[in-house]
Amino acid sequence: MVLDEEVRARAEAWSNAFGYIKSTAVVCAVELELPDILENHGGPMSLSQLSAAANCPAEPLYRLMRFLIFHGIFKKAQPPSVYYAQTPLSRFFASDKLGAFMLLQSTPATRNPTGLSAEALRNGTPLYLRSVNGADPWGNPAGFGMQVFTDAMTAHARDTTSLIVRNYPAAFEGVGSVVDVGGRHGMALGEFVQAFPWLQGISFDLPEVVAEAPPPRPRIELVGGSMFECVPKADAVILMWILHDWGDQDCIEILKKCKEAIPAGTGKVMIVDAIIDEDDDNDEFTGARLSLDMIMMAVTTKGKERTYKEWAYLLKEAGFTTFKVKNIDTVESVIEAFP
Ligand SMILES: C[S@@+](CC[C@H](N)C(=O)[O-])C[C@H]1O[C@@H](n2cnc3c(N)ncnc32)[C@H](O)[C@@H]1O
Ligand SMILES: O=c1cc(-c2ccc(O)cc2)oc2c(O)c(O)ccc12
Repeated sequence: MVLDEEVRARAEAWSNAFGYIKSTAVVCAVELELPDILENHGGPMSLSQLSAAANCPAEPLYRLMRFLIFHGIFKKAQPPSVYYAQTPLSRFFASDKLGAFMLLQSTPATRNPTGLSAEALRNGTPLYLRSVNGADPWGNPAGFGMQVFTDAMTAHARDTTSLIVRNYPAAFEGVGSVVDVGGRHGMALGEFVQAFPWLQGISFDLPEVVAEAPPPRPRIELVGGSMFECVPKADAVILMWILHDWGDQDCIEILKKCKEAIPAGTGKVMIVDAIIDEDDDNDEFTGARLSLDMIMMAVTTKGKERTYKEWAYLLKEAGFTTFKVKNIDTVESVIEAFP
């Protein structure tokens, strides 16, 4: 190994050893609500202003911000005096964006999963939380409250639906009714019915999840049940971040139930999930998709992110004749499957 290469490799090794610190520090900033505070202030803030607003002493806050500025999360507004400002990146960590999803990543159940360990890789592992207390992880998560999971999924749904509305509105042309399977408290549908005023929606989720939901927005009905038994009928079915939680046989069962719910000639199933292409270095989201695959390995029994070929296999086995893919400039794509 030449010297330069060795220096680079040593620096990279240290970065890997400390890799978790960066996301831990971002979580700390989210918990202190720094992105929200700066956003609501409407401009750069001094250390003492930020310290007062976040109810955090200036000295540790200064060190945290120094670290986060180094990593491009926040920026200094007027160097060399200490004024802090948002960046496009820190805006994504506000509570109405991906901040809540960041908090889910910091829970011990997500951070310290039994599924991503040497023992689990050698021997297989049951779904993490089932192995902990027999609970259903999505309806009754252990180790963190249901609200943390719901908030994280709401943050995710808000971000992804806004991209579908912006980048693929044609998906809803000619669609009068839609059922969002695993729609949790109806956040995604809320955004869709607002964007497409002709749309009626059913948000369908486990009964215990629906029971906790606040009253739905107009033109949305919340229905409890299981997608393995029967899916409410509609012109189109949405499956957003559902199939990656499950193994192939379960996915085929779910897809068959969704196919039964739509009209044979005109209906469609819209899958909003990642498509893995590990050789595509030009796609900014390849790393995030592969990280999501690690999370699926960690917290589910057989869930995984899938390649195009793997999606094609599932859809064929479930009886769909054709499908098409739309890139929406995020981790997931929209895969539309037709009976
Ligand atoms: C990862 S979350 C996805 C939530 C939302 N679609 C999103 O994209 O943010 C998976 C959802 O599937 C729901 N779910 C799990 N098993 C289900 C079942 N058998 N029938 C209906 N929904 C189910 C969970 O309660 C949870 O809300
Ligand atoms: O990012 C996640 C995390 C989970 C998760 C974490 C810890 C648990 O004990 C259970 C679940 O689940 C997720 C999930 O089901 C999903 O579809 C996307 C992301 C995550």
